Amino acid sequence: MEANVDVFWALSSTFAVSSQAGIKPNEVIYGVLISSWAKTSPERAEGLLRRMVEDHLVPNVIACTSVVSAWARKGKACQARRAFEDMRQAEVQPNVIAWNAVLDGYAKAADASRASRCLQEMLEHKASPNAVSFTSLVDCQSRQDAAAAGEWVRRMERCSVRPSAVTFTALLRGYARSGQVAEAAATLHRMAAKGLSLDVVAWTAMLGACAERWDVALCALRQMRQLQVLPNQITLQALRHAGRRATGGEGDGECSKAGQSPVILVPLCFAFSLRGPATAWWRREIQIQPEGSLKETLAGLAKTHISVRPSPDIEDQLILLHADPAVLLIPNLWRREACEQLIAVARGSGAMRQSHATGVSDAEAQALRTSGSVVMKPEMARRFGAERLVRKLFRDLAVLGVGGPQSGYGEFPQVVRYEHGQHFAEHQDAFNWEQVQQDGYQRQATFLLYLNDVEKGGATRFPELGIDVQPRCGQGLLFFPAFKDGRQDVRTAHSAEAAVDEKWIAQVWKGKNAATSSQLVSSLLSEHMGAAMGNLLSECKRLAAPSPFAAPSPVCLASDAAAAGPAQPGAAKITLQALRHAGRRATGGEGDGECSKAGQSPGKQD
Ligand SMILES: O=C(O)CCC(=O)C(=O)O
Ligand SMILES: [Fe+2]
Repeated sequence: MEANVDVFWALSSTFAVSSQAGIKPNEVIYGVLISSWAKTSPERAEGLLRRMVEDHLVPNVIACTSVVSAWARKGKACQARRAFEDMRQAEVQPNVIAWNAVLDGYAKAADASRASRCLQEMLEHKASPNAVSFTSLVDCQSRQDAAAAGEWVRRMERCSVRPSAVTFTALLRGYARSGQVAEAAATLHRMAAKGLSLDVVAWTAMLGACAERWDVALCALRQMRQLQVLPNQITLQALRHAGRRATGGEGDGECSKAGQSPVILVPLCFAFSLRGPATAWWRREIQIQPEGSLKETLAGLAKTHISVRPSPDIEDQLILLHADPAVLLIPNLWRREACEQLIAVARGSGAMRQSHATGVSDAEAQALRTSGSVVMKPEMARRFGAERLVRKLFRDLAVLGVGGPQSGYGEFPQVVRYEHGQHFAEHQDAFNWEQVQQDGYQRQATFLLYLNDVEKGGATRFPELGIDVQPRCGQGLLFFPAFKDGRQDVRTAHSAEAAVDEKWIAQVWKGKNAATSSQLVSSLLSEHMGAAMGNLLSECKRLAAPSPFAAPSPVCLASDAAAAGPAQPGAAKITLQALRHAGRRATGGEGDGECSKAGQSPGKQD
């Protein structure tokens, strides 16, 4: 710092002396002096710039931009704009930093309409506005009109500029100012979905939106606690404010008179897991996307796709990214160490191969899906000591209640690695109808577990739904690629965007057909004998029971038809035979060869 000051004074003196002696300073000396003056005095910096032009020297973009920024920093938006126009007149092409400086000037002067126009101009001039440009506009706009700021965030995304946590937090503050709780909650969700960390600043902004909603504030606190985010002074202020409104008091005195001081409630919230009405509010207000609630979505899902009955603990944590079709996010499902272990197993297995893709030739697959994967079949899992981790993946499906509490397991899990540039182009996870008829099997649920944090690239994108999920270590994603009757739900088309940073996922498909049950039996027998026997029995009962659907649709799956009984007795018989067969094995009946045959689902393992 001292050295810089010395250089500055040395240069200033040289400048003064050489000017007096009639020696013209060159561009470099002008450049350094302009940039230095710009830090304290825009007037002097601009004076020097003019003098430079008078000396027939051409200022460069850095010198001009530092003058524009100098005015903007002082909140003198008009002067910044004028300096910017002078720059253009001098035929110096402004770069994005210069544009941002003008925009920042308007933002500092709280002139949202000029700031918006400026960004619009940037777009028109193809000046490539970046995250800084959009964020400073969103920040300024959100102080006056949070809805308009929200629109700019969407526009930002459409321009393929990724909003950062700062952008979203600015928007959150806007919703907080206007008391728009639901919008603030939806913004928090989008942040989580994009893998941005929800820090204390974001949560405090959320709490700021709860001035009229003490109940929601309490639930927010609970979520903070779950995510281990510690409140700070400002968080407590926001809470105190919400609490005062809640108790109808104006000041602290009133509040404590009402005996409900939020300051006391805060530690209480952290001490107890809040349930009851507050949680219900949280679910309604926070776990909700604008289109509908989690409960409604799950009820609808059971009718149209598959029954999903998460355990109460997990249900509290589910984030609904999209209601119809349902896309659910489960933050913090796995601990980092477990994710790292699974990566290490896959990496060390030496069994990673070019990933396959369903329904296309190998050559086509190579273009469609360029990642590498390893399918964790039981023997493979055993060989690499990954049985516990693979069981954990299956258990996640059970905890999430995919297919109902007693529905058994899915296909063999895969661990997938995307190296720089690798992708999985847009595709359906469900099979096309022809194949479903041929195999009698359809995928009903896709469960993805992100095994590492990915900063750049690699998002799971649902173009039809406008959703991008940025991988975060330990986060689960669940969606449902086929309708109950076996048709693909084409709205769930998705892609893995080209990776920039290395990306690792684990993935399990849960499907449905007669043979799936035998596959289920096989995995139960080989790996999960004890606890799984109960599942097996109820699976038998389920298959023997009449179909819950009075009129199966014409494209109904074999297993639905089988379950329907007399219509297709053969299919049901095969399934039950498979179960019986497996049961014999379980009780020490038959040999390995037969059993592993039963374990081969016609469902693909790729
Ligand atoms: O890697 C992803 O984000 C998506 C993977 C996927 O779509 C799949 O494996 O079917
Ligand atoms: Fe997929």
